[in-house]
Amino acid sequence: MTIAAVRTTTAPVTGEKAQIAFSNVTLDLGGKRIIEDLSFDVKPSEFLCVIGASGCGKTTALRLAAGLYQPTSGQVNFDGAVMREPRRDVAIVFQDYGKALLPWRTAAGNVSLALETIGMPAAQRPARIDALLKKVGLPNHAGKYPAEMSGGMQQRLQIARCLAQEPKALLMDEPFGALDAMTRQGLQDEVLTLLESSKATVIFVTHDLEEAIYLGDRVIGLLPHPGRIGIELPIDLPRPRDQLTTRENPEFLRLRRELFDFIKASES
Ligand SMILES: Nc1ncnc2c1ncn2[C@@H]1O[C@H](COP(=O)(O)OP(=O)(O)OP(=O)(O)O)[C@@H](O)[C@H]1O
Repeated sequence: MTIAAVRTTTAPVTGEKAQIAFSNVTLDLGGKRIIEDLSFDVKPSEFLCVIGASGCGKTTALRLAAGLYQPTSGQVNFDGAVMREPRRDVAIVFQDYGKALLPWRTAAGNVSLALETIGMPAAQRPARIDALLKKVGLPNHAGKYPAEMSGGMQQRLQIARCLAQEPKALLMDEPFGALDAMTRQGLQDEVLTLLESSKATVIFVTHDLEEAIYLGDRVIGLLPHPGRIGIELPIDLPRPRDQLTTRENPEFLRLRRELFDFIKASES
């Protein structure tokens, strides 16, 4: 895999049609208001990061985007259609890769499952599985079971399985939260590189402010109780991003300070 991140897509042009649109979304769960009047758009191929203090509703917002929850009022649209249930062209990458993968299937078997789901004929699957495992840096691990793989490898496998669906959108919930710093940075770059060819739209939830700035075209921060937008920052850092030079860029440091102050204020 490459070292520098190769994602050249720039922030979307204002007025471009939204792929994912939250319109005045409110959600009550168990008699409690979790999300209130949440409105935002995500443009095709945009990389939107969502940050916020623990419990502010980031995962819940992602579940709404996935069609796993229905709003109490307002609506979530995908390509102009109301999101009433999960769709095959919207894939979810979870933090808990251990639970997302089938332990009794090999790496190839786990990717195959997604290909079976989209109805790819059996004869075409081996070549596609090889290509996907190669893409995520696991070309020699097709026969391994998840338990035989490191955390970073399992997360790569989960990403390969999601890409097998050829999704229009990837919803990622703290996908690298359980990984060590070096593995995490490597995977950040790999995801940016993969998206360069897949052009999928991304909503990426993270606690890590630097990760959000490094990856995103835009960052939104949620305020808690109930979850609502408190800050929205376009990230105009040049692409391709680079783990050293991007993070040293004065604009990166300014954005980090702004998000840090936001989180601190939202927790007090
Ligand atoms: N099914 C549910 N029923 C009732 N309350 C819920 C339910 N799911 C989530 N909540 C509450 O909604 C709030 C937001 O939860 P959510 O998991 O979306 O936050 P988060 O920002 O992702 O948190 P974290 O950063 O800690 O993962 C929390 O107060 C949580 O307890």
